[in-house]
Amino acid sequence: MKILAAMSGGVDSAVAAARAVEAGHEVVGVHLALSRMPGTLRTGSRGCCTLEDSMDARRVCAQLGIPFFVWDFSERFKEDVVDDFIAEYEAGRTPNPCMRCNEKIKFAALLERAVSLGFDAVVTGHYARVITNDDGNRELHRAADWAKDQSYVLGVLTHEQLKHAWFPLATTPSKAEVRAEAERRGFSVAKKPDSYDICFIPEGDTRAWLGEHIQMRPGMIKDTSGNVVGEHPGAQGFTVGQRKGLALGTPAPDGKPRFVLEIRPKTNEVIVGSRELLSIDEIRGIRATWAGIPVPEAEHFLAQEPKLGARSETFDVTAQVRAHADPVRGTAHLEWAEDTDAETPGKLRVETVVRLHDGLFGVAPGQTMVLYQGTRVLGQSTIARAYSLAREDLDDLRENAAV
Ligand SMILES: Nc1ncnc2c1ncn2[C@@H]1O[C@H](COP(=O)(O)OP(=O)(O)OP(=O)(O)O)[C@@H](O)[C@H]1O
Repeated sequence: MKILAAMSGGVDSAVAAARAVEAGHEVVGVHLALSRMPGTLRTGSRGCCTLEDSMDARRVCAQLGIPFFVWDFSERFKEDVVDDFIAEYEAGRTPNPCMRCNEKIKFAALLERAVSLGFDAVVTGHYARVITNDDGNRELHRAADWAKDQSYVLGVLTHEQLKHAWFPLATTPSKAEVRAEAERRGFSVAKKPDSYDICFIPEGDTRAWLGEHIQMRPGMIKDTSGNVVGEHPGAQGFTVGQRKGLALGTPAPDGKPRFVLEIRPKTNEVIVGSRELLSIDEIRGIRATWAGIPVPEAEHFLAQEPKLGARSETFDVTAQVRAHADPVRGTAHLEWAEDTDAETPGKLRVETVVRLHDGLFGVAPGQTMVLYQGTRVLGQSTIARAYSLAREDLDDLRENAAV
């Protein structure tokens, strides 16, 4: 096969590319230049956008004896990942830029170009398994090493994309083995540290970075009864569930610590309350994508005419709401609901509704909910709302808090 190896300059993609070469494929290495200012990013450190990374990738390809190219995707990365990240925070949500990058850059822009150039598959150093089931369909599964498993950030991949994705590290028992293999192969990147969470944020200080990119305005911090309990330098710098950095002068009347419950960009307010008020047991996701063939319950439902309130049969899932969060068990269904983001009233959208068996704390709108059955990824959706059915009056309290 003709394989394009996506080379970050890190140890994982180096070993993944080496395995593709060893398996006898015709491999070409490509490093994506994602930053418009590569020289300014984490020099001497580790991201996926530095000049140093591109040099490391080049060296590995030279050692493997394969061609190497740098493709400049910085414009698309800025538009599809960085600008979206800023817009989501501006709207008071908490996005996952790595998923967005997988969706728009690595398995869209890169994959499309690779396929149009005649490549059969793109190889990356992600830890996740793609298997072909008995019906000949592709399925995405968790990696053998659950500690390194990256199936969550790949939850955005569609069946078509999975047909062209190859993750050679899928079955490697541990990252330590990958490093040992890199050492044996003589790769200079064998001991290179793992990448940071968000490659375009130097030093990893998201709040400071947002402060430079969003016009922050000071505003009020309120409790759920609408009382002003403090001031903030800009609502968009906060995340639901956050406790640190609130700088509330006086303690709460009940003496309990207060957490961010909600961010209201329109009124520039941050609503705070006790930890119990962060507990949720139902999540509604929008803009779902399905990794492969969806469950029969979803497939049957999606084939029917849209009707407000119509629901699919339920199906058992485990839901994961953050890259490093534990998956939690629940029951899911799809539902036609009013699209509250639409400009024209009455527009409908499909929502993925998950009722959790044990509940969760501090789930923010904008986060991605990936649904699994066992080790298999079913698909993902963006969290629009997360709430407690057992505490239905909370929404009313929050509404009143703005008055
Ligand atoms: N700038 C880039 N150019 C090409 N491919 C990339 C780039 N950044 C990431 N990738 C691909 O996506 C995979 C996962 O990226 P991630 O940022 O999660 O790095 P990682 O798990 O630390 O892997 P690595 O050790 O290869 O950097 C990489 O293994 C690589 O195949």
